[in-house]
Amino acid sequence: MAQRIDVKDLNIYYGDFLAVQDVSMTIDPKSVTAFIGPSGCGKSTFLRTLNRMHEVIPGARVEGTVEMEGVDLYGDDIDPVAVRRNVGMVFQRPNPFPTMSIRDNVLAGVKLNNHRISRSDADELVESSLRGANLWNEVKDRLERPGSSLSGGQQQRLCIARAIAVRPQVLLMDEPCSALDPISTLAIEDLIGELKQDYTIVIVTHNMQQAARVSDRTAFFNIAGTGKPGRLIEMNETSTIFSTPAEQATEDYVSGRFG
Ligand SMILES: Nc1ncnc2c1ncn2[C@@H]1O[C@H](COP(=O)(O)OP(=O)(O)OP(=O)(O)O)[C@@H](O)[C@H]1O
Repeated sequence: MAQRIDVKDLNIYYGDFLAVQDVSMTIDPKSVTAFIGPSGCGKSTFLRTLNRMHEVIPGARVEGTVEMEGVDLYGDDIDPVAVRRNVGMVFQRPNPFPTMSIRDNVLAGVKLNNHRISRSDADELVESSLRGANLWNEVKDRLERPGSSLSGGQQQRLCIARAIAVRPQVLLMDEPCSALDPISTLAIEDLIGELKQDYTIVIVTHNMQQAARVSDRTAFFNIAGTGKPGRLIEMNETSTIFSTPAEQATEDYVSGRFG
């Protein structure tokens, strides 16, 4: 199910503003890739180009290519909605539909895609998605309760269940633990470790320990100053980035000497 992503010479704009310049990288299938770097260097912006969410902002556009298994996501004949189905996203703040039941939250993406499914298929999908998100045991007896009845960490796992219910190939996570307590954070980190057996996962995190714990490869982005574009400084095995990075700026950032 997982897919390899090849980004080539990507420039990312908001109107005339070049927010991220000249990124090329390869993201391996069935692995976890972490994006780290100081605020404003374009991690989230770059992440959103991987499922064409960037362009929903008026004036936002890209130059260059993002290939998934060799197919350019920005090709003329590519439907952005299909791309977003294939490349799921989990956001910083858990955002289940609050009044919708837990069950319907899991099925929300599937229903949005106009897939008609039988009651028994839906039951199976709800169970497998909630199991996949390590939430089933906690909610199996209250599937009709609203999404808002869950704790923050449970809500985030519900959002992950909703994302995987549409059977994407890639999961993008934009600081998925930043609104969670340490125990819920560990639960999500464990889950990420399990999900990578099936999915290609890309995670933006401000938490260096988290990047070190969950990712196989790490990409460090940096920015030369306000108004300047963010750039990819280096990308390598996570252990290398945290022990013997090639660039001084990376060393300064990961050792906390930044700025
Ligand atoms: N909707 C937008 N319109 C215009 N500029 C934007 C928009 N979103 C982000 N930017 C700009 O793009 C640049 C990169 O922002 P982005 O949020 O991607 O950085 P980031 O590395 O994810 O930051 P943080 O770690 O603080 O979340 C910044 O200069 C930001 O001000």
